[in-house]
Amino acid sequence: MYFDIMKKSADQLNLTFSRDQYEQFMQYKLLLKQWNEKLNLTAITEDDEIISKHFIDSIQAFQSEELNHAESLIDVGTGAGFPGLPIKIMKPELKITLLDSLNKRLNFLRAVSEEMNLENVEFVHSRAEDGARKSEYRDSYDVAVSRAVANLTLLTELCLPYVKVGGHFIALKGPAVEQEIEDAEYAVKVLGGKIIRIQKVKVEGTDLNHNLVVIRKMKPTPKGYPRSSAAIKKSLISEK
Ligand SMILES: C[S@@+](CC[C@H](N)C(=O)[O-])C[C@H]1O[C@@H](n2cnc3c(N)ncnc32)[C@H](O)[C@@H]1O
Repeated sequence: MYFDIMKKSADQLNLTFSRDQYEQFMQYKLLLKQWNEKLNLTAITEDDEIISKHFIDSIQAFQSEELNHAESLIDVGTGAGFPGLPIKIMKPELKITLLDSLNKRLNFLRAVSEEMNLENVEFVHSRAEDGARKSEYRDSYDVAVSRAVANLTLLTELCLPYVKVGGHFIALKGPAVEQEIEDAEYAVKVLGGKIIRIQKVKVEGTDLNHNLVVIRKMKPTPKGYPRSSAAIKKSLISEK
């Protein structure tokens, strides 16, 4: 019954959308609701909201053309898989890594991925600060994405180190981003990035107006970043 609204969103994004992909989303929704009874995965539990606020919202990342060209992606602070898993369902050939500091959420994601027969999905149980210092993850991805994890200053410190030089970090943000962007500008530069675009996003089936902040990695992130979580807690990167 949600096929038409999802197909409409996919069409708007120039993505193909098959009955099989739809079935994968329906399996995902069912497991999300089942596991949510025991684990705290999401506050969104109504079917139509799972479709719009999780699935359709997540795939809006494809409005950034950089994602269409990517071969590898990391979702930092993926939680119950957003936006990483819906992106993977829409672009199955993408190699993805789902990272979160809570292992019970990764157990859920392993179960969902197995049920949906997804290949080339890696699960990393780590704080983002620690994973980004490991050579197998640092400078390794065409694209990093993240939604609802931190403000843009902190998020860029957590995500940009994972991206290859020339690759992109796409932050999925809410309606009011102007101040956050202004506050983050200095940190983005220090970390080797440049904000190249802010894209307004309308989420089908809702009155939500979101933004994608697209940051290109211009040069390697200096070795000292990301700092330890204790150091980050003391102060965000700022020129003041
Ligand atoms: C509010 S949830 C958002 C989850 C998902 N991205 C979404 O949009 O629904 C934040 C998630 O980020 C994870 N997280 C927060 N800080 C983190 C860090 N420093 N390293 C790794 N994961 C982190 C939390 O465990 C949680 O699963």
